[in-house]
Amino acid sequence: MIPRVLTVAGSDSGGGAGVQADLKTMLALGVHGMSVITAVTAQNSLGVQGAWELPVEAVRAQYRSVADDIGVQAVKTGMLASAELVEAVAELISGTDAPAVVDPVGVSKHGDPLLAASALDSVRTKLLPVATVATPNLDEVTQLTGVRVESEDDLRRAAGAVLEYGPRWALIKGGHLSGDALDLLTDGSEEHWLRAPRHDNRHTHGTGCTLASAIASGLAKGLTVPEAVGAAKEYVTGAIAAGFALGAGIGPVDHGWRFRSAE
Ligand SMILES: Nc1ncnc2c1ncn2[C@@H]1O[C@H](COP(=O)(O)OP(=O)(O)O)[C@@H](O)[C@H]1O
Ligand SMILES: Cc1ncc(COP(=O)(O)O)c(N)n1
Repeated sequence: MIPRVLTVAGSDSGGGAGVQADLKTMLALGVHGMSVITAVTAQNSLGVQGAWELPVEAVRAQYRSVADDIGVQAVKTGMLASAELVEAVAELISGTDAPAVVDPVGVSKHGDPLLAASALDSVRTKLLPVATVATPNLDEVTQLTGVRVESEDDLRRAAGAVLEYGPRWALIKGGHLSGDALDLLTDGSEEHWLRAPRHDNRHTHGTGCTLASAIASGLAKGLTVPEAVGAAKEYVTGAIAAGFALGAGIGPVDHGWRFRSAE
């Protein structure tokens, strides 16, 4: 049976990030994508113009509908908006055996908040402990742990600080540093450095969502965490290289780059 992957995230009306990026990634990687929507954003290439959370009850009901009938081989979480939603989602994840990729989304590429400041503590103490892989970017790492990352050595310190909250693996994304796009994956004993050439392309809307969904897709197919992260890094790097202009601001990565290169 086709592997089934569930994203628990916010909707991006512009189609480049959030649930829309997740489902496109899942299609491109050959798994069946499903969604639990936590919030709806009015969003485009220029920023986030509005955001509305769903009631916790609606989030729980979507999750139960999918888990009880269709079944889930891996979960990915993205925008969770509030402490209440973070805690509800952490509880749902702790009740499943499926691996969970937690992207602790804090702000959009334009700096618009996607998580209330009052929810940070719930992310640290409730959500990170149930994660198989946590994938913070550099701003999220600083917000969650206080560690500032300016060099490759700092990536190791940041990963150690994230692991203290209990995820099995930490993937610290160095995408916002200069030089190569270097990420560090570690479980505290193994270290895997993932290096890709930096593409000088401003159309990077959706990179983090795409990477986390690609990891979840790999895990659902039965890959190990290092294998899934390696394959996901290759997919997101190609998607960034092919990112394209849409609207007047930051365009999306190209989730369909592999289909297009095969045309
Ligand atoms: N310009 C770029 N060229 C190549 N890879 C990049 C670039 N920007 C980010 N990445 C990679 O994209 C992935 C997502 O990272 P990042 O953009 O930091 O996440 P987020 O969207 O959460 O801020 C990481 O693997 C990172 O190294
Ligand atoms: C609904 C939603 N979720 C997440 C992001 C983060 O996007 P990115 O992947 O570019 O960090 C976003 N802009 N909107």
